[in-house]
Amino acid sequence: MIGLFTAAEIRAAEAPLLAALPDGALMQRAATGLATVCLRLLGRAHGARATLLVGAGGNGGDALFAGAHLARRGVRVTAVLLAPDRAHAGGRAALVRAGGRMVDPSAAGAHLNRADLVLDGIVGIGGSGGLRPDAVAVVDRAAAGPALMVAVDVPSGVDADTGAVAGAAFPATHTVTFGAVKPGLVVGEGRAHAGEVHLVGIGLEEHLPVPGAWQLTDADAAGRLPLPDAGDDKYSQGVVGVVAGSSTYPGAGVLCTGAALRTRPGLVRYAGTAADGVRAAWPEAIVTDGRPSDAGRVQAWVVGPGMGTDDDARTVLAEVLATDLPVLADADALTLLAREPGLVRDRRAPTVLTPHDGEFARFGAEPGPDRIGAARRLAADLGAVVLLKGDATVVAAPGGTAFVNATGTPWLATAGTGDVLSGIAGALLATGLPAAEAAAVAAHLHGRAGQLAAAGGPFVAGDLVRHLPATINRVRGFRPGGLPDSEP
Ligand SMILES: NC(=O)C1=CN([C@@H]2O[C@H](COP(=O)(O)OP(=O)(O)OC[C@H]3O[C@@H](n4cnc5c(N)ncnc54)[C@H](O)[C@@H]3O)[C@@H](O)[C@H]2O)[C@@H](O)CC1
Ligand SMILES: Nc1ncnc2c1ncn2[C@@H]1O[C@H](COP(=O)(O)OP(=O)(O)O)[C@@H](O)[C@H]1O
Ligand SMILES: [K+]
Repeated sequence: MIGLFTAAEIRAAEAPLLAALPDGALMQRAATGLATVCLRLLGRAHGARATLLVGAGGNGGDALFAGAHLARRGVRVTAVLLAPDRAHAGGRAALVRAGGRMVDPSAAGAHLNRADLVLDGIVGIGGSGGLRPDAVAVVDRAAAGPALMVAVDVPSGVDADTGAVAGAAFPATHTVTFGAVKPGLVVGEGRAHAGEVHLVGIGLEEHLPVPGAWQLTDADAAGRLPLPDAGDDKYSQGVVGVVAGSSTYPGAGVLCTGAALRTRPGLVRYAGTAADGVRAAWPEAIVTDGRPSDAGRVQAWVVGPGMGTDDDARTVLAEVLATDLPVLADADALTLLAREPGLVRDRRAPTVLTPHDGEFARFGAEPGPDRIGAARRLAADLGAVVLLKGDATVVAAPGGTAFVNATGTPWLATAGTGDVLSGIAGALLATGLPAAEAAAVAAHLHGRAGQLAAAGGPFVAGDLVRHLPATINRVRGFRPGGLPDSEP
């Protein structure tokens, strides 16, 4: 798993190293790694042009020292000093020694128009709030030019802990981050601003605490998927019960049942008023048009997609929640639970709630820009795992542990894909995985299935179900590592 660390955790981990190492050694490690990634991205040194945007703190120091490395390799480097009297003195001297130049923001335009690479060293983990107006003008100019946009540690203007952007932030195509991945690079608005994330080690590893948030890799997901063995029968790795769809909306029942079957094809039982549609689509499922209690024994329930919000739906939901089994509640079940949250709070067995933003807001507050924080608050309030859907889906457990999903594609924004996610997660819950892990692995597989399906062009939710077996195979075979690379 890839740990996600807050700025405070990183600063605390840096402290013993800063005390033990010679002055500036940590910054040299960061700058050397940064320059290495920049050269790789540029693909050449001689003839290339780099413009550094340099702020007042250590982040600008990184950019200046990296710029000196690039200049020594033959890159034409110009630093734009946004706070000329406070820019890192050692970094400025190093850049000048290496043959780089320094200019005022008023002269930045001509350089930014011709740059192959722009390095954002305006502000790092010491930042607060969005870009200041003087920086906005320079960053807009850079973004309008042809350069690769590379953020140093964190795109300036992005909150490293939450991914919130208050105002404007540097739109990076790549972010070279030091010591550990920050949550703000992979969630919320920060995710889109960070582009591809490159992690450069600076020796913090042994000083970092156990993180409160994680990203799963393919290997992590694969390790949590059970393989049937010789001793198994159709019951032994978890039977899923599905209550979804209705006579008016059979599709949700069909998609959810199909996704559960395609994830863990032991046995799926369906109970509900879309029984005819489900039976026709999935002869493998055991189907009743009666109540959940008529369905037979299961190890986990999925309840909610397309089932309606009338009195009958409420009765069925309460019946499922009254069991001592893990329950995943989605869609219409969330609408009902927002009215009666006691139904979840009173449970002892695990519950997973899978809201999109609109469903989340029905519980009392919009998710807002801090999506991990929002999911954690609702999870703690209800005593349930909350999976908050989005381009980076967040899973939070009531105790605070969180996962940020690393897979997916905007092509998933199509009707019915949420029903598929519910089916996948239900199948994983039935295998006995801890609820937060089941939700996180489900989001990972769902996103990978979307990526695989999108390779063939636009797809619909049913295509996602069809891609699940190949997705599971691919996840098992993929090399570990959700992030593209890691510099020594
Ligand atoms: N401590 C260390 O030795 C190391 C620090 N490193 C780098 O140093 C950074 C942290 O350095 P600092 O603590 O000096 O902090 P920063 O360089 O992140 O920012 C601090 C400065 O930026 C100003 N500022 C805050 N918000 C701003 C905004 N929105 N717009 C413009 N200016 C803003 C502050 O007034 C302050 O002067 C890291 O992100 C990393 O890039 C790395 O070199 C690794 C080692
Ligand atoms: N822009 C996006 N990028 C990546 N994934 C997305 C995006 N928009 C939506 N998704 C994913 O698509 C799914 C949509 O689920 P949901 O809103 O419940 O749809 P439905 O109710 O139609 O099934 C979620 O898993 C969500 O994370
Ligand atoms: K930065």
